Amino acid sequence: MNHVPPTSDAAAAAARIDVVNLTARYHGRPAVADVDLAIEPRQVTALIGPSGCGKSTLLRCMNGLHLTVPGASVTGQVLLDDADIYAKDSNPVEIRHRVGMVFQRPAPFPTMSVRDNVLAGLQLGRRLGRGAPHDEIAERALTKAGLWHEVKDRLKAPGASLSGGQQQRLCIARALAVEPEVLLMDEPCAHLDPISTLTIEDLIREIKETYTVVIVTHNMQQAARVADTTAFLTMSAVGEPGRLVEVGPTERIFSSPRRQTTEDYISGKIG
Ligand SMILES: Nc1ncnc2c1ncn2[C@@H]1O[C@H](COP(=O)(O)OP(=O)(O)OP(=O)(O)O)[C@@H](O)[C@H]1O
Repeated sequence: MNHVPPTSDAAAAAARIDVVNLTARYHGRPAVADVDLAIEPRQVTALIGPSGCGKSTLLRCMNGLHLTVPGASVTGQVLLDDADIYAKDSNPVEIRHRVGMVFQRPAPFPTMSVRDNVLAGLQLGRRLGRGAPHDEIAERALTKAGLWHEVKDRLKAPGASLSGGQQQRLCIARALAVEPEVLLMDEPCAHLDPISTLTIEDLIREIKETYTVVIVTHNMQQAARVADTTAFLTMSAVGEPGRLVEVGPTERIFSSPRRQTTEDYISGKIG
């Protein structure tokens, strides 16, 4: 068991997300439509479905990142603990602090040190005052990401000197250093070897004790291993928007799906 330094006073509680009648578009064309989905706190929710059904778009809608894409728009609501992140008075920077994100390709700043990579999100958000306990914050985030013991003697080494799996855990540490309430993960193991993948999956199971986690994955075994709840999306034809077909406890979705399209997808007949 890792020694986790005590959390700071600012440590946040896991939040819930309610996606309500959400349609996300690129240049007016819906990529994912009419989605209603409840994301429960301290659970892992997996988004699965064939390529192009809008999983990543839906994920990016959950912290407003979708609107940073040129030509993108959204209708409907994403309620973060009951407050709509798309309301006029909502603060996008604050939302992205509360709802962090980890991407497919581990992307630490290559020449920046391991330690400074962890602190980068805080520095960008100007949340790190001069008096802040930088080393303690870095240690706490690296410990939560299961990386502290591997890097504690290499904190000044460049981020690029770590292995791919370590770099992805460094990115998770960077996301956790901001003390988010929700962590969105877009195929976080897509470019990792099987051992690094299992390490990240162990980590996901640990962090869900504190955070709300949403993961996009193409790997159904991975969804079955880590997710409490699984949501299946698909589109009726290429070019049509993705829609939510079925959501439920992961075991039920995989053992007795209620919709034929879900069964066809998980049995490999489509997708
Ligand atoms: N930046 C963009 N500009 C225009 N269209 C986009 C953009 N990103 C995604 N799309 C379109 O939106 C639809 C959904 O894409 P998205 O990447 O969300 O699907 P996905 O299910 O995550 O796919 P994959 O599993 O292949 O990653 C697709 O038709 C895609 O072409």
